[in-house]
Amino acid sequence: MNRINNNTGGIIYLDASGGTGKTFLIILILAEIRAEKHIALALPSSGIAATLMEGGRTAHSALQLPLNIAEQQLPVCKISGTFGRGQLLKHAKIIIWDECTMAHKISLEAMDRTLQELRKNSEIMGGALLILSGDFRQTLPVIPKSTPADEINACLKKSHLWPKVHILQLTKNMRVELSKDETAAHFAKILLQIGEGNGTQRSPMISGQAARCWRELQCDTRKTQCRYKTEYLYIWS
Ligand SMILES: Nc1ncnc2c1ncn2[C@@H]1O[C@H](COP(=O)(O)OP(=O)(O)OP(=O)(O)O)[C@@H](O)[C@H]1O
Repeated sequence: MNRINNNTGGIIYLDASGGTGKTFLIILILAEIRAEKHIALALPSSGIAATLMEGGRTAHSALQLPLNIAEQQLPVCKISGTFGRGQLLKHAKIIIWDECTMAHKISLEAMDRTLQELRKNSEIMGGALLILSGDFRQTLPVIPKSTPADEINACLKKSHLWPKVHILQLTKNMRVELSKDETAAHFAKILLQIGEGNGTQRSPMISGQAARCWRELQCDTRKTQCRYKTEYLYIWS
């Protein structure tokens, strides 16, 4: 919240596994900023996630991202600064992109270029604060007829913007904590194991694929984590 109040722009990635309270926290942040009559935009990757947030619109719709974005050299969002959408992006205090792990890295780069142009500011994201949230153990970008390597290459972590991202973590599974249900705890544990590639014997295929993707993506995370180690905020631990 300090960063929001001080108008410090940049990108924050809220790294949190399923059930740790990403959506809960995003809804709180949106409400807090809107209560002060500022503009807070919620742009999740999927329509389902958009229905969970007040005023949520999918990132593709709100940013008018080209459908064939991966085939373009330097794509930008098809938004003019003079009309509604452009004005919103220009004056937004904060932009939140939930389920960001599904997004192609080129979408983030297109958003960066567009915001710099709209806000007439050459800083990252045109000086706006972007909060990415998601879990790389969940869905990665869908690339038609691709190999695991293509998917990893399309991930946000492979973007040239990623080294500038400040990572925060949520670690306590609130869904399990609140339900006090042992089967929910067991299910959450198995999900984490599969996501991290230490899958169960019942799902060797899933765990094999996940293991490759997770190991590859972890290498990048560790580098970034070292950089920001002292700034880490373990909110729930
Ligand atoms: N700080 C909190 N206090 C009370 N309840 C919380 C808190 N954080 C999360 N919850 C509750 O825990 C449950 C899971 O939270 P939420 O749906 O936000 O998690 P998530 O990280 O978005 O999960 P997923 O990745 O599966 O979508 C929800 O019922 C939510 O209301």
